[in-house]
Amino acid sequence: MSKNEQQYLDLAQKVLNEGALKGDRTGTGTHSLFGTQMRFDLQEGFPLLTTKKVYFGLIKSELLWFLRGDNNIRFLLQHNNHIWDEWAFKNWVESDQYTGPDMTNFGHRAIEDPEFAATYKIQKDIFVDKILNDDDFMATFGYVGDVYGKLWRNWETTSLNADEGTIDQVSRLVHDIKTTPDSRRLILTAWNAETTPQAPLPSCHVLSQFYVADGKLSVQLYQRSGDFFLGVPFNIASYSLLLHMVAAQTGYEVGDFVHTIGDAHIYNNHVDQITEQLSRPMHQLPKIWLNPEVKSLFDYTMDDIKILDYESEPAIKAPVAV
Ligand SMILES: Nc1nc(=O)c2c([nH]1)NC[C@@H]1CN(c3ccc(C(=O)N[C@@H](CCC(=O)O)C(=O)O)cc3)CN21
Ligand SMILES: O=c1ccn([C@H]2C[C@H](O)[C@@H](COP(=O)(O)O)O2)c(=O)[nH]1
Repeated sequence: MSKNEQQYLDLAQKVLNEGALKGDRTGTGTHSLFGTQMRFDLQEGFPLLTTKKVYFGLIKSELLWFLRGDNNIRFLLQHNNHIWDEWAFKNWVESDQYTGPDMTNFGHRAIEDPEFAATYKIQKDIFVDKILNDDDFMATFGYVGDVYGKLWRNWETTSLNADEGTIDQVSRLVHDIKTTPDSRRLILTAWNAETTPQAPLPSCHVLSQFYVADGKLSVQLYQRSGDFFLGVPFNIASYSLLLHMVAAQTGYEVGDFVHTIGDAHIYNNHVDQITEQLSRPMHQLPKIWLNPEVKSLFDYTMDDIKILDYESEPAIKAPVAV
């Protein structure tokens, strides 16, 4: 039995039992708890959940996308990763250039109305095709704003570092971990008070802090909002992978991933799915392999990262709240 996975299941049960019934931006409704924490000891195994299948390829390509400093979904689409489509799609259908059928409130309508779902799918496919093949269209509508990748690698500045024009927080972080491992300032922030609130979806994993002790590197994430069934399993695996990669590049063993969530919620239309998940047996956690030949955090490709011995229960489908 995995202590790491048990923490996720216990907290899911607690959100269901004790969570407040709370409305939310998407109009779906949630069970919500405020201020939760899980601690994953990465020496125990890689915390990719086994009580449902979690698609590690999507997690890898999303993290490589962040590390490129990219905030345009074309890279994700090139890797057949569609988890950010809806938020870029909004850029297009809410713009003057969109002349197709009305897409107001497409997230809900696609769940509730099969006829609309078919119309939506056609428009979504057109959108994906144009992002992949039309450079101007991609530059205008493919972005997801001042979030993650952009802020991690290319934080725009006016007065500070005027020569550079941008700040590369990730390179600084790796440098600081190597040169001042005892530092209490090993921070990566993805919230720019000026620009992030205008993004199609303002960053959810807002701030992380790295920490070195006893030859091990740990990280704590503050996530302001956590979709416990769909998003959180991705976030756990993503930060655990980031920690493995940064540890490999700075010469440390991996320690703990501490996951603090502000509003931890289960959407009303995920209750059956998570209840099903809670009834399932666990498998042993998998292991992660990183290509030891890679000499920079920014040089990893999809093939340099592999999950080994991943056995899981089958996937469980659920609609994403837009
Ligand atoms: N409501 C909501 N929840 C999220 O978790 C979330 C957002 N919105 N918006 C931005 C990103 C996108 N993320 C997502 C979006 C979708 C899935 C999802 O549907 N996962 C499915 C597999 C999807 C597939 O195969 O393409 C899963 O079963 O895990 C996961 C994370 C995390 N974020
Ligand atoms: O990495 C992520 C990104 C998003 N989410 C979830 C959390 C919420 O359910 C929505 C965002 O909606 P807000 O109204 O902006 O909080 O997306 C996640 O869990 N993980």
